[in-house]
Amino acid sequence: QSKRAATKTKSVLDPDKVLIVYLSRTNNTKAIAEIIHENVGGTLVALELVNPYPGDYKKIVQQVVEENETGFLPPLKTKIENFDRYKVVFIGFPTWGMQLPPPMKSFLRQYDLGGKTVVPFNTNAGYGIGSSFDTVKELCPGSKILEGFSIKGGVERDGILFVMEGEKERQARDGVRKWLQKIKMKTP
Ligand SMILES: Cc1cc2nc3c(=O)[nH]c(=O)nc-3n(C[C@H](O)[C@H](O)[C@H](O)COP(=O)(O)O)c2cc1C
Repeated sequence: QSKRAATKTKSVLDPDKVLIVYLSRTNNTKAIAEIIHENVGGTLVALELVNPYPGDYKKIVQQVVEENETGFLPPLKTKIENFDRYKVVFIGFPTWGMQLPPPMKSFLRQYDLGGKTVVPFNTNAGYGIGSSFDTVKELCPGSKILEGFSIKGGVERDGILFVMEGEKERQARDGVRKWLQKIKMKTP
């Protein structure tokens, strides 16, 4: 009985080799990152910027449009120690302007993920992942990229910020668990 229970929650991964990096403004992607972390363990890291984005929604939307147009890569305050030791890197981000957010582009440009397994996950306002997962593939040519996970999060435009609580959180927990099993990052 106890052995079965132990197997049930067992990750197939060596937690020392797992990194979970995420970008999150209103904490929805952070909640998914934490659920992944509960399931597979590893090191959980939030991406922080040297120059944080404006709090005002219209201003950040405009800034991201400009950064996407110019290809600007915002410098990261976050530094990841011993990056070489990680074999599996989960990367989480919201959809911004139907694209991969510039800070995650910075991360993928700055760190060499060649030879590693990369696993994307995402929250969005209901319009989906846009081109974000494709951009991850482009920026990680030497990586093995597994099927990603995406779920509807907040709708900041309409004043809906954090939603990962109550029934929604249970749904997310269920969805993440099934996905991790499907991609064989967790035993059934
Ligand atoms: C600058 C900006 C741009 C966004 N663009 C989109 C978009 O193109 N499509 C979409 O579905 N949601 C978009 N959203 C909504 C977020 O993807 C959604 O609220 C997400 O759950 C936020 O994740 P977070 O709580 O981890 O920050 C945008 C939000 C921001 C702040």
